[in-house]
This record gives sequence, C-alpha cells and structure tokens, in this order.
Amino acid sequence: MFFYLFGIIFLYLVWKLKDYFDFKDVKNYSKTSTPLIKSAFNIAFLSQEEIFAYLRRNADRFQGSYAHWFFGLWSFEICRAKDAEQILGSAKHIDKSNIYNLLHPFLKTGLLTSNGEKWHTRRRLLTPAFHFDILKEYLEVFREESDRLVMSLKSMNGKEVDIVPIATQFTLNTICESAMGVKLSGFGNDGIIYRKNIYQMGTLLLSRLLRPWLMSDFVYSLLGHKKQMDEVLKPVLAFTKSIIATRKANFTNTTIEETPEEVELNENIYFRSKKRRYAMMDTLLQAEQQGLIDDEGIIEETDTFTFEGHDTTSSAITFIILLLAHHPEAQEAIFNEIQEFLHMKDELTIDDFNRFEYMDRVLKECMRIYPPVPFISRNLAEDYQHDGFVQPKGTTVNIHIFDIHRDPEIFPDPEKFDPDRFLPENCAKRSNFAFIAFSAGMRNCIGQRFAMLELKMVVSKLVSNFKIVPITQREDITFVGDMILRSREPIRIKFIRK
Ligand code: HEM
Repeated sequence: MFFYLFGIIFLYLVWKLKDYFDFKDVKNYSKTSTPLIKSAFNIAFLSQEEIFAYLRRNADRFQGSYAHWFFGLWSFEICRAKDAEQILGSAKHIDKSNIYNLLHPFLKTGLLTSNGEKWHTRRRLLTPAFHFDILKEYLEVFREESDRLVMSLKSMNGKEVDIVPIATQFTLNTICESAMGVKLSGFGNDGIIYRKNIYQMGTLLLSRLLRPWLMSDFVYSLLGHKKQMDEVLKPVLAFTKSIIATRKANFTNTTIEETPEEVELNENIYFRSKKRRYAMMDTLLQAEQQGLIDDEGIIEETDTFTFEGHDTTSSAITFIILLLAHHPEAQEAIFNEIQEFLHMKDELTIDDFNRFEYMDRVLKECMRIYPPVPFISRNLAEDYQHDGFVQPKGTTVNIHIFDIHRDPEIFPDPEKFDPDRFLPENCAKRSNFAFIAFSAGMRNCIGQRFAMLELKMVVSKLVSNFKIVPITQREDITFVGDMILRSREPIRIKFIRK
C-alpha cells in the first residue's frame, strides 16, 4: 500500500510541476506561501484543529491576502474585505471552485454546488420559497420548536449542559419541518444518526482536501477512502429520501382533494395549501408537476437545504449563546427590547422581529466573531489583477470569512464583543464586504432571512426564560477546520430559570 501511495504522489508532483512554472507572476509575489515538499507533507497530515490554526497563522503572517502553493496547486487566499469585494461583488466570478466537487457524492449539483445555467435556473425556482408570506409560516415552526427547547432546558435548570448537540437537534427539527414538512420525532433515531454522520463527513472531506492526490476519484477509490465515505453517506442520503417519499405521498393526496379554485389560490401564494403547513419541498414538487425539475433534482435540493439549513444555524446558535452568556448586559438589553414589542400581546410577530434593532446588532456581532461558515471558495472566471500581480483564470480563490471579520483596521480589537459596530453610522464607514457571514453578491445565502428569523425567535425565547451563564471560557475554545465553524470541545453553559 505504501509503495502505491508513494508512486501516486510522485507522479502527481511531476505532473503538477508544470503549473508551478506556468504561474510565473504569482511566484514572484512577496506574499506567497510555498511550503516545500517536506512541510507540504506536514500540512497534508495536520489534524483538523492544527489546520484551522495554520490558516490563522498565515493570515497573521501576511497581514492580509496571500497566494498559496500546495502540492502543485496554486490558490489565492483572501483575508481582506477589499479583495473579497473584487470577487464576490463581480457577476463573473460566481462559479464554485473544485473544492465543492468533494461534496458531489452528498449534494450532487444542488444550489450550493452547481454552476452556470443550472445554478441560475434553480436559484430562480427556489427564491419564492423564501417569500415574506412563507416566512410567516416558518415563524410558527420556529415558535413551536423554541418553546419545546425552553421546556427541555427548564427540566435541566441550573445544570451544566453542552449546547452543541442541543442546538443541532433544534435546528434539524426546524429545517425538517419547514423544508420538508415532516416532524423529525416520527423518524426514530434517524435524526441522531444523520447528525453524527454529517460530522464524520466533514472530517473525511477535510482529509481529502488536504491530500490533493486524493482528488482523483480513481485514487480515492483505490486507497479505500471512497468505501469509507459511502458508508458514512448511506444513512444520510437514506434519511432525506425517506422524508421526500413521505411528503410526496401527502402532496399528491392533498392536491387531488383541492378544488380547481383552491389549487389556483395555492399556486398564487407559492403553492401553499390551506390544509397543511407549507414546506419548501412543495415548491419543488409543484415544479416537478410542471416538468421544471426531476426526481434527482428534488433529492439534491432537499439534501442541500437540510444540510445548509441546519448545520449553519446550529453553529450560529451555539456561539450566540456563548457570547450572550459572557455578556449579561446584552441579555438584559435584548430582554428590554422584547418587552417593548410584547406590550399588550402574548407573542411576537414577524414585523416585530424585523424591527428588533439591538438584537439584530448582537446577532451580527456574534456571527462576525464566530462566522458559522468560516470560508468559501470560487474559481476565477478570468485573470484577476491583485497588487500588480496576475492571478490567472481558473485559479482557486479561498475567501476566509473568519479572517476578514478580524481585520483590525476595520474592526479594531477584533475579539471584543461590541454590537455597536453594527450601528448604521458605523456600517456606513466600511465596505459592504467587511461583514459577510452570509456571503455577498449573486451567490449569497438564499436562506439568510429564514436564518435571521429563526435565530431571533430562539434567542428571544431563551433570554425571556433564562439567565444564561457561561462555563466554557472563550479563550479555551479550540476550533477545528471544517465546512462549518466547530469547537473541538463541548461548549458548556448553564440555563437558570428566571
Ligand atoms: C446562520 C445561518 C447561515 C449562515 C451563516 C449561512 C451562510 C451561507 C454562506 C456563507 C453561503 C455561501 C456559500 C458559498 O459561497 O459557498 C450560503 C449559501 C447558501 N445557503 Fe446559507 N447560511 C445560513 C443559513 C441557511 C439556511 C437556513 C438555508 C436554507 C434554509 C441556507 C441555504 C443556503 C443555500 C442553498 C446556499 C447556496 C446559495 C447559492 O449558491 O445560490 N443557508 N450560506
């Protein structure tokens, strides 16, 4: 096996050496990190936490964006807002880089991973699923699930809890109900296995990404990694498939029962049925009836929404709670803001949530410090000039949201929690690309408003019912390199009933 591996790596390096000489311009660029063979091997076998730290060290060393040469692959690593603006603000560089191909066995080419015409068509098709009227329906799901979360935390009053699995279960419940219209409780242990295997997949993906010789499907399979990945993915893919089947059966039954007038009415409000709550998947099922998408398409989008819609929000909730726990003054200010809006009524409306200015600033500041998606990646559609050097067409550009959010020139004392950074007058002083937790430009997050509403609902319920007390200290957190921001250790919190 070792002999095989050595041979493959050697052939790969000889083949890639040509690229090194092709990229003459970048090679002379002073901010270039070119780990030589020995250190490149060290990087390839770094642990998840070491790779996260390595990237932060590089951002620090170059005090901004830099070029990176790693096993024959050139990439441009963006750590500053002005460079991110050049890429994300352009209508040209909208294609995802090859890194996303690693997600194909899981998400195929759904909205997150597709490019070109397919992406345009799907984005148009799915945008109505986030219409204001529909968000109102999701709000009810968020309310029910947040109430359930509060009940469960009350039963653990004052005890130390690890918030990570609690947040993940909450967000998986909400996405299953709002995206797929089914309650997770009806699927036994499937949700738990799904969550566990998504974590394992992240680890396997990173190890493939760090070892470029594994990019070839042939080599990946030859060395036995594909089998391992297939085993991890099997229950994940089966989980969404079974949910789609359940919803599909209901969808067909419901449409048969409706009168032509009802069908017309439902179509006008994005296929919402009066008989049951709308789910994002209904948009896809309706599109299927119109011949705009096939079975495969429904599966890839459902997998995409289930994954993107729960793991990101779970990371966001985890770190929002941690920061609130460390800032009782912010908990109190949010509570006071809620009281102003609750005046004379029991529950908050979608308009109230949209008017919460202070809470909005707190959530953004939390996602600035702890962006749930720490990096994204693009493929340059044409040559790109940077600092007098040309990054050639086809180069992978990695945009490190984590480092962009820590640029001390834009966010002085970046680790300090200061929601006032998001006061309108302060936002006006900086680039629109300085805070990009939801990315920006044409390929920004389609679920941004959905996510903000979910976060505001759960935060308002938690702050109204509990005093949130920290156990984990911020400086004790070790982050791991993954698609989503995760801590190696549990994040421990106490919820004390008010
Ligand atoms: C706090 C929560 C969230 C954060 C921080 C977040 C962040 C992001 C980011 C940074 C991207 C760009 C990805 C890239 O360029 O590779 C993205 C794209 C996307 N997000 Fe989110 N997201 C969140 C919640 C959601 C939710 C709740 C959904 C679905 C219900 C969702 C669905 C998507 C999809 C489908 C894309 C791909 C959009 C496209 O390429 O057209 N996200 N998100």
